[in-house]
Amino acid sequence: MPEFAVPPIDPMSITFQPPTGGMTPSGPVLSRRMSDLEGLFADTAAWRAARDEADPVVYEVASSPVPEAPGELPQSITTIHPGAVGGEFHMTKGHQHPNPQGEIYLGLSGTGGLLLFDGTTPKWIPMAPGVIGYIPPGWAHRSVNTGDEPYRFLAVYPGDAGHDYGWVLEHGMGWRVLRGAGEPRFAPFQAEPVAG
Ligand SMILES: O=P(O)(O)OC[C@H]1O[C@H](O)[C@H](O)[C@@H](O)[C@@H]1O
Repeated sequence: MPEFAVPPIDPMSITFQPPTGGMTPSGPVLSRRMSDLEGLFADTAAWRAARDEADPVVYEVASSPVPEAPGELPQSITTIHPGAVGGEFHMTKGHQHPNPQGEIYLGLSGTGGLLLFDGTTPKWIPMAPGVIGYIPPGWAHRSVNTGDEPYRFLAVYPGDAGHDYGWVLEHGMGWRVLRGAGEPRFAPFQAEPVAG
């Protein structure tokens, strides 16, 4: 399993591999299956059925060797596979940066969106190849695949921003992003998942 480089690191060129969404040279590669996403989809029964039937990989995160360390700017490429659970599109867990710092996303392929929530107001940035999404400090963020093919984006973030997943479980993300007629549909986030 490739690992992060240890600072100080030399200037480097990193090549994006379009067929796989990987990077060369590579850092850690993370795979999140349906079973890793407990408590995130509103329809608990649909989530459980998807987990028990095939437990598919919902998304993968390929990191470059640039480490999550103060002063560094790590990068990752996330690929979210298409699909929905109870009508709610496949998505990342979502997190808040415990050390409030910004982040930049660049759409590489497919169609999706960036759902942001500051605890009061949800915002949606539609993402497509070539679109840069900016996440300001203090905004929790989740990515959603709203299309029929893999949605892939590059993320660049401060190495000491951190990942707080508990914040999203506690506060929600303001909206849920559901399959609509052509366009995604937004529903209010329920603090308590639908029992199933
Ligand atoms: O960490 P998640 O909410 O599961 O999102 C998946 C990934 O999305 C982006 O690539 C972020 O920069 C990563 O830090 C994050 O790990």
